[in-house]
Order: sequence, then C-alpha cells, then structure tokens
Amino acid sequence: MKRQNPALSTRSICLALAGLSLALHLLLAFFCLSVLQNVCVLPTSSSSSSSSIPRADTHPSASSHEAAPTPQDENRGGMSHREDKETEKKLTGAGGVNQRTHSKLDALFKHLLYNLPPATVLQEDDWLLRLKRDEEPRDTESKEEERESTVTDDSQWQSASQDKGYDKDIWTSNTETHPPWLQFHLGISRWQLYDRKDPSLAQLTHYMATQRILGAVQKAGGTQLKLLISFPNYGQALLKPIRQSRDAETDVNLYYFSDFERHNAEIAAFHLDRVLGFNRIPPVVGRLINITTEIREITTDQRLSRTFFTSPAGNICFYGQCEYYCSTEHPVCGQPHMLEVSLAAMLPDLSLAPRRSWRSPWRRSYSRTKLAQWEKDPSFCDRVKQTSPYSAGSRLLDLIDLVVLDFLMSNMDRHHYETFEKFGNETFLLHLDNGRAFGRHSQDEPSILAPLQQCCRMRRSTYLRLHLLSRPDLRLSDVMRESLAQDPLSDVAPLLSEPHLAALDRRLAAVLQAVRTCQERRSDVIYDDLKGFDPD
Ligand SMILES: Nc1ncnc2c1ncn2[C@@H]1O[C@H](COP(=O)(O)OP(=O)(O)OP(=O)(O)O)[C@@H](O)[C@H]1O
Ligand SMILES: [Mn+2]
Repeated sequence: MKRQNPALSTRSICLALAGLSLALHLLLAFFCLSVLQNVCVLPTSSSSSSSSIPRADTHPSASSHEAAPTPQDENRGGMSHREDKETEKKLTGAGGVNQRTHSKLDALFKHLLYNLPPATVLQEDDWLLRLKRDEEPRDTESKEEERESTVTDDSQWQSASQDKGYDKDIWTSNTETHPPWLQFHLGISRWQLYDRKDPSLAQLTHYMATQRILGAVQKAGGTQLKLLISFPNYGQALLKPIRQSRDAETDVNLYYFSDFERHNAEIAAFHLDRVLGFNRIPPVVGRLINITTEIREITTDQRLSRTFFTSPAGNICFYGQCEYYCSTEHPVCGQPHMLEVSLAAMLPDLSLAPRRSWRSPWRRSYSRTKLAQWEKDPSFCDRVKQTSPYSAGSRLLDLIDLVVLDFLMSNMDRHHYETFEKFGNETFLLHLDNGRAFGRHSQDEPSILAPLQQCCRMRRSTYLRLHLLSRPDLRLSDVMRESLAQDPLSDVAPLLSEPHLAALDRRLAAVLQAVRTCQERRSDVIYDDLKGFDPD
C-alpha cells in the first residue's frame, strides 16, 4: 500500500486554502463594487415610479389636492388602477407637466391679481346655500324622539339606496363627510361659483372622471343631445358627447346656430374661464366612456334606449331625441364602444336654488337674413346703459367679462345668460353652455366684441389680468396648454390644437387693442374695482 507524503498533502491543502481565499476576496470586491455603483447611480428620471427620493419641486398644492382613495375606487368602470393613478396625478396638478419645468400656470395663479382680498366680507346672505343650523336644545324626551326618527329615516334611506348602487355614507354638518359635489354647491357665493383654491374641486373633477356611472338619461332643455349622469355619491353631471373630430373647423357655409356642440369646447371653456380669474363656469372634465356598459345597459330612459344601433362599421351608436341632430343621420358613435365626452358638474337643483335666465341685449338674430338692433345702431349701448339691470351695479361690467371670454373662444351662441335668483341683480353671471365655442381657429369674429366696442367699459381687475396674460412669461396660450394638460382626455389628444391656442393669443391682443381704441376716445373706460390698489 502506497503511503502519502505528509509534506505534499500539507502543501496542497495550503494551496487550496489560498485559492479559496482569493476567490472569496474577488467575490467580496465584486460585491462592494456593485453596491458602490448602485449608491452612486442617479435615478434616470425623476418621474421613475420606483424612486423613493422625494422631489423638492413638486406642485405645491399636490398633496392637499390628492383625493383619498375610497372603497368606490374598486367599482369604477373602464380605467385600470395605474391609469387611474396617472389621471389622479394630472387632476391634482401633480402630473409631469408641472414637475421639472417652470410652471407658468403656477406663476399666474400666484400673482397678486389672482389672490386679491375680497372687497367685502361675505355675509350669510352671500352664500347660495347653507346647512341648517342645529335646532335649539330641547328637553330629553323630544331629543329621544328626534334620535329615533333620524335613525328610522337613515335606515330607510340606506336600504332603498343600497340596491341601486348608491353610497350609504351619512353626511353630517362636518364638511369632511360631504361628497365633493356638495362641497362645490356649498361653496357658491354671490360673487363666484367656486374658489379656485378649494381642494374639493380637484376631488370633484377626479370623481366625475373615474367613478362608476349609475344612471344616464336624456336631459331636457336646450336643443342638442345631452345626458344627465348620476354617480354613487348622489352627484350628477351634464354629459356632452364628441360629435366630430376634435380639430374639425366649423364649415364656413354653416351659420353658428347650425353648428354641432363640441365636448372639448365645454372642457376648454371651463379652463379658460378659470385662467381669466372669473370662476363662473361649473367644473368640467373629460372622460372616455363605454357607450354599451355605461349608457345602454344602465339607462332607464326608454326614449334613449330605442335609439341605439350598430353602425355598418360595427360601432355602437345612438342619437337620442332632441330638437337638433337627433337622428340616424347624426349618430353619436363609439369606437366601437368607447366615446369621448365632457362632464360638467351640475348646479344645485332648481328647487333649491332657482335661476333666472336673461336675454342678452347683444343676442344675435338667429336668422340668415335679419340683423339684430345692436348691429344697426352704433349707439345701442347708450340705451342699454339706461335700462335696468345694466343701469346700476356691476351687470354691464359682468357682461363685458363674458364678451371677452366669448371673443377669445369665438363663441357666437350667447343668447342668454343665467344668475341665481337669490342674489337679485347684485351677483355674478353664470357662463353656462359653451359647446359652440372653439369652432374656428383660422379666423376671429369681431362682432362678438361689439358690446366692448360700443360701451367702452371694462373692470380694472379684468383689464390687468388680460395684460398679465399677454406677457411672454405668462402667455395665455402657454397657461391654457398647461391647464388643459391636467384633463384626462389630454392623454388621447390635446384638448385644443396648437392653432386654437395661437388664436387665443391673437384674440387677446385684439381685446387689448379694442380697449386702447376706446381709451383714445374716452377717459372713463376702465372701472376701478380695485380702489386704487396697485398690484405691480
Ligand atoms: N352644469 C349645469 N348644471 C345645471 N344646469 C345646467 C348646467 N349646464 C347647463 N344647464 C342647464 O341646461 C340647459 C341646457 O344646457 P345647454 O345650454 O348647455 O344646452 P344646449 O342644447 O347647448 O342649449 P342651446 O341649444 O340653447 O344652446 C341650460 O340652459 C341650463 O339651464
Ligand atoms: Mn348650446
């Protein structure tokens, strides 16, 4: 038997150990290198979802505007969770647009002219609605009775609503329990429809853009097809569908009163009105809906149901029943199911907050042959100024504000405007129905400016804001592009094409020129509603 040499075996053990140690060292070196590299590598993009580095330049209002996730988030139709997160980011202003680049919209809204202290402190009568105050304390017995009846009422209310898919949340006088639409209603005052800084507004548009649709029926009033949409939290919205490609310009041979309404015009009008600092249009948001599951299968409106059909191309279409364009020749069609729509938050019910409709003195004749009085008489405004309600208060100035909005978006369809009856003549004007705006970008419609040219009046605050928006560092087209990018439908395509945005700048210059022309003739053009306040 061959015996092993002990020196040889010791050497080979030593060699093996040295090799192992070298391998371990090499491994350790590789490990350290890779760790070091990871530590030193900068995140490739600040929007990377895996990055946990907090961003310093996040939109300041983002966190306060963030809508808390609700159990209803599970029920929404259409969008995936990731898509929803994206949408939420946009609606809350935390989206990519504002992240790294300098935000002109933020800069605009930070300006003093958009943060003016209220001229007067609001009194109780200056709010459209208010919650009933708690009753005077009663004796124990009647309190007991009251508690019993409340519980009975609530339980009845819950069981009836649960079946239909409505929320069973109970609202108290605590604002935090109020759904966003109720907060919007309770925030309507004599001078504005909403406070731009109210965080519940972003929650309201987010809700309308994402939540399950429980009801869809035709809405009466007006001439074109529109639906009244109901949500689980008892909120409602006015739906206008896309009716032609977004960029289709109004046919030059069509009169404005024959034009289709545009869903993107409703959305853009809300943003423009807010950017102008008026806050007189109810919040509007875009949404992609499924015609089949979110209208056809849930509607209880027989007159609407009957008008559904499948087009030769296999798309699901409907046309409803209304005065204009409700026929098989003018169908609203999905692709094959999905349809772009605008959703406007509904104002408080007329039974709670009646409104008054006013015929505009500068209303068009709505005829192909007849001219309206204001088109024939250059001193038409002198007569208007002597007539109530234009002879006192701020009505004429409010009308001029509306004219500026309409000229910028080329809306010729302002035959009426509305006010809340409760506030009498001392109140703002509601800028409802903007569906026929943004029809043409290649030409302007100077006749819309007639009230400004004939009356030569404008509020100083409006004038200064228009000036601000004409500055290159805050340009109207740029803030509008940025504002509209917050809408979920901007993911499909920009809500206003570049030529429409450029038209805004061109028209703004025309408004300012009209004011200058007035100032050459008269000295009382600008009405100082800022009482000597100098924002510069
Ligand atoms: N957000 C809203 N909340 C409550 N009511 C609304 C809202 N928007 C519009 N309405 C009401 O519905 C009516 C019809 O709406 P709208 O004017 O948009 O329809 P339309 O078909 O375009 O009308 P028209 O043919 O007269 O131009 C309005 O007169 C207004 O009273
Ligand atoms: Mn209309």
